[in-house]
Amino acid sequence: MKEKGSRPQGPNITFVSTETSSTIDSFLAKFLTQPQDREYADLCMLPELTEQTLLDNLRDRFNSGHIYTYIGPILVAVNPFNFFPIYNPKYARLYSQSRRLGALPPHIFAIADITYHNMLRIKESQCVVISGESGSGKTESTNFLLHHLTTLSQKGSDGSSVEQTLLSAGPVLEAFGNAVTVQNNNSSRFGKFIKVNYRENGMVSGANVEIYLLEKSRIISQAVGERNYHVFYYLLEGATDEDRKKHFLLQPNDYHYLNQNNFFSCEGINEKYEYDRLKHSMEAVGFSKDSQDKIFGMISAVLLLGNIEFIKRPGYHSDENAYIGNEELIDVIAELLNIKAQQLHQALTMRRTVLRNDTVITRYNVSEAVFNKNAMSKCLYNALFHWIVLRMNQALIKRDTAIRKKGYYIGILDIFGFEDVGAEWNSFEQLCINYANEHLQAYFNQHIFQFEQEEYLKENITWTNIEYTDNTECVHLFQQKPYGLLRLIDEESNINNATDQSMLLKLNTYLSNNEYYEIPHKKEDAFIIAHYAGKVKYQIAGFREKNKDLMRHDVMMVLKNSKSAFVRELVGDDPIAIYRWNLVRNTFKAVNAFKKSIQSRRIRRAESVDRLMVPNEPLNASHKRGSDSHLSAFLRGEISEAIVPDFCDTSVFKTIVTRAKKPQTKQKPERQPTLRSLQAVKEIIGKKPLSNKPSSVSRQFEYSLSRLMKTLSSATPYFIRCIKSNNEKIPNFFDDNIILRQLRYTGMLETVRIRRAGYSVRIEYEQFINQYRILLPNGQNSTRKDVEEYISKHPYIDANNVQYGRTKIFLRDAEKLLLDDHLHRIIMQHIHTLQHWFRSVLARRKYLKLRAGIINLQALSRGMLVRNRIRQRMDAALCIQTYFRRHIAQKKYRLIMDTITRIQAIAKGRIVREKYELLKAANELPCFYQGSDVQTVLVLPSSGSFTESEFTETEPEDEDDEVSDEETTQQPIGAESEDDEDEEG
Ligand SMILES: Nc1ncnc2c1ncn2[C@@H]1O[C@H](COP(=O)(O)OP(=O)(O)OP(=O)(O)O)[C@@H](O)[C@H]1O
Repeated sequence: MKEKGSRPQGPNITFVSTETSSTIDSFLAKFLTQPQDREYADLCMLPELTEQTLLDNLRDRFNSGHIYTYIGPILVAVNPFNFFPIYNPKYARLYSQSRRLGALPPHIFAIADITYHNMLRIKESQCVVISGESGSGKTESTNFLLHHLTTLSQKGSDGSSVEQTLLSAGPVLEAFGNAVTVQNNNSSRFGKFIKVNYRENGMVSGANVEIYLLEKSRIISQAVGERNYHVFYYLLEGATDEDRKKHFLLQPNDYHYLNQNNFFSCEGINEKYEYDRLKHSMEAVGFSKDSQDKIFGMISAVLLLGNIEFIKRPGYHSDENAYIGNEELIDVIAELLNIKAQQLHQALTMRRTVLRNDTVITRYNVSEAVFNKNAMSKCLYNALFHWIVLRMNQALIKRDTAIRKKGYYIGILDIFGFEDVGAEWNSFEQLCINYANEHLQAYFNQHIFQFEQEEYLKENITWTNIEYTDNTECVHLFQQKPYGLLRLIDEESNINNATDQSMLLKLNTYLSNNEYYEIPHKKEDAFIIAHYAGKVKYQIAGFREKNKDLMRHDVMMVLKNSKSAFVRELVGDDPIAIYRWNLVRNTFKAVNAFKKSIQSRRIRRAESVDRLMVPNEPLNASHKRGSDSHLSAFLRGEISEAIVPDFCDTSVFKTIVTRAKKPQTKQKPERQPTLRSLQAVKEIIGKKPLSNKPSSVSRQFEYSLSRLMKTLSSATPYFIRCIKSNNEKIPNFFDDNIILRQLRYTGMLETVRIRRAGYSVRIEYEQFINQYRILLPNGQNSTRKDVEEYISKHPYIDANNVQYGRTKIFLRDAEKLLLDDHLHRIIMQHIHTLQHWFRSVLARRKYLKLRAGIINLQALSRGMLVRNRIRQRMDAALCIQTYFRRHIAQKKYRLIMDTITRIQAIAKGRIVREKYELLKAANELPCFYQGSDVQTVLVLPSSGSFTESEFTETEPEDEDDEVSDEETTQQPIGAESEDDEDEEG
């Protein structure tokens, strides 16, 4: 059995242990290799179709762990009461990659996939109708669908807040609207339709949840073996000491509403864990800590209301007067609800009746007081639940949904299963639940049988009719006018002095001739309806009150006077009324402001004229009455039609005026945005519009059901039929009788028969040509004849499985698969060709780029090499030039030096000789010179004489000049130093 505390969390789950992961892998391997020749995955493939073969096939599959089976596009889910590891991300990935139903073994993810991709492909809204009896697995299926749908739309992103909010909304709804029942430990006691809105690109754009008929009687009493709503137990077990004090909490067995069966804890439910989970989910959905406190305070107040005891005390007129036995509770409840204790006390014990101008106050007797108290508890809890859903919808609605941008939705309907809780116990709630199921069965029949067979007839198709149990007459029994079951119940509920017995009498009178209505043989206050799922006996007791479902006016007024805005909001006027009232008030303000501005302009003009005239009456007499006079006149109901703008519907004004006169309808301006968004929420979820008469439960229910049916009929439907494997919730136990009963009343055999015999695929010729134009020889220009010719010549299509109607071609699934396969192959070929071409273009582009790059590189490197070589040569040339120039310079230098030396020698010789001659002449020669010849001392040049040119410096030639310039700039450092050395040398 499922452990509540360890419930799998859909695709986000991660498996850590290797042992677990190997179990998953081996399960996956087994799952993917299901036998083809037995345990048929699609019941339409059964070689022999009987009730027994159907059952055997389901049993064989169930025993192999395959809980899902197809009947064409319908999914049959047999609840195993044991979670198989088939919902982990591996499966989610696997199914999200497969686009065709039937390509992989049956699975709920495949339904999510097909709806999602169909929506995107054919651009139509889709809906999934999940049906089955209580405990058959509808809620779990809804959760799996939602998880997979959010996974699909989150692909490539980390998920929008709407998706997260939507997933968190589930635990909140379950805590407040689910309870332990005999059939199911987590039974939804309300119906819900979840609409996930998508943009055209497949991203979630918003969502909304519509709820149907919360079972209110459960709040005050439960059948044996059943509990009250989960939230009571979660709160009492999970609250901290501080919270306990704040909300005046007791133990579960201290509350009358919880202790009637002494059933407080249920195996597999960990209340503390669930309380924490609930708080987290509430936070994720947008309930602040403060809001949560208010909600839990209200829960405590409801529980304490149940503990109020009434005692009989003799009174003046009768001895049945009710007094409160434990008055201290009144103070506590009053504190929790922020109301005056005395007023609450009076409202619970006294009835105030207004007779003409007199108000008569009488005391209730004990049973009346108890009834009144219980009605208050039920209404408070119901209002709280609706308020929570409304707030959740506010969080789920995105701006673009509110302004209705183009997009589609996938709706999931999880409505309470057919119920028969026993001939003694079936009451008004069961009647409503079973009526809803009748409607759904009729919807299923319509889509699977009626529309199908009607179409064959219309299209002139050869067809033998298949019989099925048509329940439309039973639906008519409920809703026909003027004497349908619901009308009669409503009529009798509105008659003041009517009773349940008079209601039964009326029903018997008007309906006894109807074949679906029966009067019990034994005389008792009950009636029998022959539903599609079997006959159900309903006890009439309590029908009137349950249908009227009214909190007494006195109690309502006390709550409306609460100092807490939250309590006032719960029981207060319809937000739409408040919104309308504000709208009208603003319109009047605008009109009057406009008038005022016109008048003030007139005054200004008049004033300018008045400068010349004497006024004979006070100018502002009429003007002074201004905006307020019109508004207050309107509030008194004396509004003049002349000032009402054309676009206002005056018929609703009366209601609004009445409401405006009530003290609590005064709205603060800052509440406008909330009200506006509430209005948007209400518009989207489609609550019944305001009317003067208080609407009965059956009326509201009928209205929301017909709205639901309208929504469903505007979308492409998919069906999930949930089957309960046994009544005792035993894991993996296939109870033949229980399953056979469900197969019978849901018309499963007929469903398989029609799916097998019928042509599940029907396509208009034009659409066929458009869709398969690639296969047809004449392509888009093909005619019906071309289509017929193509089909008849197709090597694999069996002509017996195809029929040509007036406007459509009818095919069996297999033929459609063949065509699709063929189409797929051809498209794939084209895709491959395109891919080849594209890849070659890409490769060539890459090659050309690479080539250009290489050429560039080559050019660069070649250039570099050449430049290097030139640079080397230049260097070498320079070197040679340098050496050469040095050589020349050296040569020149040496010549000059030699010449200078010689000149110096000559000059020195001459000087010496002159000196000698002089000395000689003066006879002052030193003795060693005397007698010697000076000529022998002097060394003379070989020629013995110098030419003049040898004494003048030769001018350097131009060429030598240039070289010497270059030398200074280009000569290598070594060469310079050599020169220097030479010079030095
Ligand atoms: N696919 C599943 N695999 C394993 N167990 C399942 C599955 N579906 C349902 N169950 C088990 O069956 C129980 C009842 O399922 P669920 O609450 O979805 O029934 P339901 O049809 O919604 O009943 P109700 O109409 O009373 O709300 C679950 O608590 C769970 O233990």
